[in-house]
Amino acid sequence: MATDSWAQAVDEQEAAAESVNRNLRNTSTAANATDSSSAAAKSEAEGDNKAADDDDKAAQSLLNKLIRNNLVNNTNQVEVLQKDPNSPLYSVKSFEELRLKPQLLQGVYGMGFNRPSKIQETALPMMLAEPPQNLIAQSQSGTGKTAAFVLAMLSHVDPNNRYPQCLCVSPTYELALQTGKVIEQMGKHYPEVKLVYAIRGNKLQRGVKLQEQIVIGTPGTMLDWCSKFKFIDPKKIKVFVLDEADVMIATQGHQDQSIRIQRMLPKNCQMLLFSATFEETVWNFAQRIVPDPNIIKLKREEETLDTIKQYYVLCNCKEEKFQALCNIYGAITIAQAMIFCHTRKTAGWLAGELSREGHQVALLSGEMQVEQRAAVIERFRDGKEKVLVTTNVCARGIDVEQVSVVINFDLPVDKDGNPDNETYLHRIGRTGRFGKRGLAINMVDSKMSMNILNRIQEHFNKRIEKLDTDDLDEIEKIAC
Ligand SMILES: Nc1ncnc2c1ncn2[C@@H]1O[C@H](COP(=O)(O)OP(=O)(O)OP(=O)(O)O)[C@@H](O)[C@H]1O
Repeated sequence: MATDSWAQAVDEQEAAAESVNRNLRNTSTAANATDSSSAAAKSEAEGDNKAADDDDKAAQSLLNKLIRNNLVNNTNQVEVLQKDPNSPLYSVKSFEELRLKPQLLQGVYGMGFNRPSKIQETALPMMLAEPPQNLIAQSQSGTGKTAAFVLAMLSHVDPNNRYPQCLCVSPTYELALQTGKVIEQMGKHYPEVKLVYAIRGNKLQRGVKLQEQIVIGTPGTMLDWCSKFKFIDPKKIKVFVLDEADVMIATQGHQDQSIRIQRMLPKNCQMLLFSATFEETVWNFAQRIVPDPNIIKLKREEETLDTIKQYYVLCNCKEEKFQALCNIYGAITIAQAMIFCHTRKTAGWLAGELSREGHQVALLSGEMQVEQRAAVIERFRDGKEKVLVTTNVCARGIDVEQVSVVINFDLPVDKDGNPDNETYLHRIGRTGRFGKRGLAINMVDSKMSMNILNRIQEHFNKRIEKLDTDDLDEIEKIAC
């Protein structure tokens, strides 16, 4: 089914690859300061003055209450949005009507899902049809793509067969772990189906034949497990999922590995490609490598979510940007925030400054060991730090419900200095997950960055409002 056309398309694409390869892996980030910045904030909080401790607890309790209220409001909002035909969360069907196995229905409801989102409602019947059909699907960030392909994999496996039947490839270690958790939660009432992680550090004994039906991992390890170590018999794979598919096929290293895996799969293996963004050339390439695909594609103006309000702030230098950030923090309650910087140097500097202001800050860097990166995200997810300063390493896929604000301390640009629209969309999509309201604030510090912002506005045909951060009343008004 897929093998030859993929190989041919790869050859044809070589010339175009340069332009497609948009520095999506240019996460040359990192910092040395993670622990020191968290520690500084912590030591302040752990002061020996009991009165201060009590104040902290009171403040924390108030914050928790505010966060809870926000969540309650959000539940109502999701219900409203699921009845609005213009919302990406809209659905006419129930999960029952999607003909899921009872064990999976239990899993879905156990996760607190009441109704499918639009992408789930549309994609699942295509993915579960017989004979299996290929699919290339685009849907906005935070609209439940993961649950959609996880349900497809769990529906397709035969639990009586103790060997891998579904492979799911994610671009990063952290995302593979996150998706694995969704598989575990969704499959909680289907214990016969087992999952294994093909990620760095998970060392298996040579000669082992895997018994787990689903393998989730990163492309390099997955390839090794299929070809070098032969833990997986690729000929028995029924479903091959590429999450963040555009980055998987636009980034040379990932592309090579994904193609080599794909070439080993049987011709009738179902291919499922998902992402929130598909740049035009990548989209064309995807269509050439996936035979007879069903296609779910967004119009450009549908790509941004109305639930994420977008603003920009005018500044002259990084110190002014930092001051604007402090003003924002002084005016509104921010459950958790993610702040994106262009370089790890700026990220390290900013984390230090924020930490000196008393914020609990985590710093995530592309240079850190993957296990360390996953641990930082886990701490942030658990609310141990309220601010995550990072570079593009964290722009995609990471799902942390409490992120109410995303700050682009530096706007995303590609290696030629042009706006990186895809990364912009993924970054701001870290907030406003599944119907939540979110704020995205862009710091503009030069004519050049104003030009970048304008081009981003034009690209998405979406107005980004100006915000005066010296005016506290104005900031308060934009609070979610
Ligand atoms: N039907 C549903 N009802 C309620 N919540 C849902 C539903 N489907 C998914 N969610 C929740 O919505 C959040 C976002 O889902 P998910 O991470 O799958 O989005 P995504 O489309 O893959 O996003 P991204 O493009 O950023 O990777 C998750 O916390 C998930 O648990």
